[in-house]
Parts: sequence; C-alpha cells; structure tokens
Amino acid sequence: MNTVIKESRVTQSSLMKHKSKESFTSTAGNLTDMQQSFRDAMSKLAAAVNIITTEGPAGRAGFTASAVCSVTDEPPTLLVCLNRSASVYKFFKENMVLCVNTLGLEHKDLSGVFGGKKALEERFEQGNWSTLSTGSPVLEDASISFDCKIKLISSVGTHDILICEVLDIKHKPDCESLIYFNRDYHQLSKCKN
Ligand SMILES: NC(=O)c1ccc[n+]([C@@H]2O[C@H](COP(=O)([O-])OP(=O)(O)OC[C@H]3O[C@@H](n4cnc5c(N)ncnc54)[C@H](O)[C@@H]3O)[C@@H](O)[C@H]2O)c1
Ligand SMILES: Cc1cc2c(cc1C)N(C[C@H](O)[C@H](O)[C@H](O)COP(=O)(O)O)c1[nH]c(=O)[nH]c(=O)c1N2
Repeated sequence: MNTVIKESRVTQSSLMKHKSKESFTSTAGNLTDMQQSFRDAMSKLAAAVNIITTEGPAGRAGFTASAVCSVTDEPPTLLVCLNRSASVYKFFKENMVLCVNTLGLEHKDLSGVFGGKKALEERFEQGNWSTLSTGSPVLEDASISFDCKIKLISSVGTHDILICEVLDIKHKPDCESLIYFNRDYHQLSKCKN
C-alpha cells in the first residue's frame, strides 16, 4: 500500500481563533500564562513512558515520549507527538519507521537517558536491543514493543503528530508499568507478590 503523507499545518492563526494574539506569543523564552497553566494541567494527566526508536537511511535515534496513544484498530494504528526542535526529529522524518518501547519499572534511568540526559550517540549504549520487521531498535525487556511504519504526519504548533501503522508487536508477560505523573515517575503493578 503506498504511503500517504499529507502535511497539514495548523498555523498559529488557526490556533488563535478563540484567543487574542498575546496569549500565544511567548516573551523571549518565557511561557505565557496560558502555556504554564496548560503544562501544569497536563502534568496531572498520568501517562505511560515510552522510548521511541528509529533506524534507517538517516541512521539510528531514540527519545523518551509520553504523548503516545492508540488511534484505531482498523488497521492497528497509534500516534506519537514529536517536538520538531528535538535533535532526533530529522531521523524519524527521513526513516519513516519507528518502534514504541513501553517501559517497565526497571527503566526509569533509561527514560532519563533518552529524555535528553545523554547525547544522541550515547543513548543506545544502555539497554539490550534487537529488531522486529522495520529495523527500528526494540528494547529487549520492554513491557510492550510496537514496530511501526509512519503513514501520515500532521504538524500542529511546535510538534509533528506521527500517525503510525503497527506492523509487529512484542509482549513481555508481566503486569507492571512505569507511569509519568505530576512531573515524576511512579510504578503501577497488578502482579500479586
Ligand atoms: N509532548 C511533549 O513534548 C512532552 C511531554 C512530556 C514531557 N516533555 C518534556 O519533558 C520536560 C519535563 O516535563 P515535566 O512534565 O517534568 O514538566 P513540564 O512542566 O515541562 O511539563 C508538564 C507537562 O506539560 C506537557 N508539556 C511540557 N512541555 C510540552 C511541550 N513542549 N509540548 C507539549 N506538551 C508539553 C507535558 O504533558 C508535560 O508532562 C518538559 O519540559 C518537556 O521538554 C515533553
Ligand atoms: C517523561 C518524559 C516524557 C517526554 C519527554 C521527556 C521526558 C523525560 N520528551 C522530551 C524528549 O524526550 C527530549 O526532549 C528528547 O530526547 C529531545 O531531546 P534532544 O533534543 O534529543 O536532546 C518528549 N518530547 C516529545 O517530543 N514528545 C513527548 O511526548 C515527550 N515526552
């Protein structure tokens, strides 16, 4: 099936139809009140923590993401939101494949490594990695790994929304998850000890 890439840019002007221009114009480097309020609110939206990886003509890269969710199961599709200013952006845009590695309790430090604490070229020195069908790095002991082809990219403000068809899935038979909530990591486990 041909890959359909439609770039749809939602510009600042269309975002501002409900608000005056000032509320979206950050002063040099500082957040507007609305942006800070948004971040404070979003910090209370608990989310799974994932390491998103890619490998291909542009090379190998990976970053930590919590803005990941299911879209549809016809066909199985998920989305990842990626800040275009991230050093990893060009790798995903060129490779057009990725793997979503959902982290378990033991991956808190790895999340920091891929969250920017380590330079791009040092990140894969930690963790054990394999591949499924796209060649994107699969974290061996991840709770779940979704191997995907990026089918559509939509740009909104500072981020691109990567709409990804899931081609392969690897499950780890456990029941624990690393959660990011209130600007910190938490553990979720329903395993009976
Ligand atoms: N979607 C994202 O891009 C995203 C999500 C989570 C964390 N982060 C990054 O991790 C850093 C630490 O986050 P934190 O939760 O400890 O505190 P924070 O106050 O920087 O962010 C609080 C929450 O706001 C949202 N957020 C923050 N920056 C964003 C952005 N540029 N675009 C969209 N949503 C954003 C996220 O949901 C985040 O959890 C953030 O500064 C950001 O760089 C980015
Ligand atoms: C818990 C958590 C959650 C997220 C992030 C961080 C952390 C710690 N980061 C930020 C992202 O991982 C980081 O900015 C990238 O690694 C880019 O940094 P470099 O530009 O490569 O240094 C992030 N970035 C992004 O574009 N989308 C996202 O959903 C998230 N989510």
